[in-house]
Amino acid sequence: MSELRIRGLQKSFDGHPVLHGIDLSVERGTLLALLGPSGSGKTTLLRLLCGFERADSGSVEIDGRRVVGDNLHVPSEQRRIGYVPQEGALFPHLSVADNIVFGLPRTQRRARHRVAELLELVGLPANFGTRAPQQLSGGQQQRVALARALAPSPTLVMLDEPFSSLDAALRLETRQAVASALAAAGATAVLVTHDQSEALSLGHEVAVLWNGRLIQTATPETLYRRPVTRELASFVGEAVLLPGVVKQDRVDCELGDLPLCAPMGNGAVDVMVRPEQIRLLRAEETMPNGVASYDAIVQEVIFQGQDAGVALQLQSEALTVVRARVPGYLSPRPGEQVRLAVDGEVTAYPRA
Ligand SMILES: Nc1ncnc2c1ncn2[C@@H]1O[C@H](COP(=O)(O)OP(=O)(O)OP(=O)(O)O)[C@@H](O)[C@H]1O
Repeated sequence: MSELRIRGLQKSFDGHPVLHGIDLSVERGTLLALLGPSGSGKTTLLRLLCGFERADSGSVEIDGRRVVGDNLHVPSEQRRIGYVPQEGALFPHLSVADNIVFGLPRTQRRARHRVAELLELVGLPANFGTRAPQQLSGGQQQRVALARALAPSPTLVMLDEPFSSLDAALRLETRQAVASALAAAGATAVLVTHDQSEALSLGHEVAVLWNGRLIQTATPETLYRRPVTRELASFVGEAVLLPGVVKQDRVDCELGDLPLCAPMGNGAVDVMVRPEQIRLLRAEETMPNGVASYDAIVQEVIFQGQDAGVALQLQSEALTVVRARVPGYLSPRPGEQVRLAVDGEVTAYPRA
């Protein structure tokens, strides 16, 4: 059953449409990542769902109860939504424990065992309850903000770019702690982010907002393998785009005759290959029978430790340059002569 059901949601600011008829359902216990570039309307959608802003038209149901509809705008405090903002926004004059119980009815605020349970859920020691928020790291503060949002057992948890103020190492650790806590609580959650790796790694499903429209809702694997547009392909990862021709479930391009992820009509296309699908072979290596390989010269290598980005010039007539991503320990040197071959299936977009 859907915990969240959005139908035809529209919003304009000063006559300028920001959300164009959003339809979206989130199933119970699912973490949906709402991904989109800056200005695509993510925050506006989140604010409409939380009730901080009024919709122009459309409807929203939370746990089967309509909270937005014709002449209906249920106030935020009656929507049973837990909200985690960008920066924890904990009350500095209250202890961690008092912050966590803040949203509970007065009669339940004394139930300190609930504080210990929630701290454990977000992976923090129970004795943190007596600390002031300033005595915690940014990541720990975000975990407390999640504990506070979960305290009243909300139907839905909304997280608005909750890791954006954290540095890289803390971000990874906090992401995992938050994802585990949400899963352990069985929470239904919407996580707003413009960070594709965050959306792909945390979301059970990812909904992509683009210029105020939801253009794709899919599992992370499907979104990465079969993004619906070329622009989205480049937004959710690196993409190599090459002209090609589709013939019977395969596509012919400068990198060979490749299998398609999904069938499509014959004709001229742009083929999308992910850089990690391009395998490099040293001069002495041979390909298994029947797998085509192509000569190339290494133009540039950007070594990043665990992997490396490699620009390769194909030794074809067009001297096309493609980018591969290889494990760092296999990183070649600029000027090296290599051969390359493509692994796996590819996606293609019809040419207008
Ligand atoms: N209160 C407002 N009044 C006028 N325009 C607004 C208002 N809030 C948002 N907008 C406009 O709506 C569009 C979408 O903004 P929104 O903040 O929802 O995008 P976003 O995807 O969350 O972006 P970011 O990732 O940068 O936060 C932008 O063009 C923004 O300028």
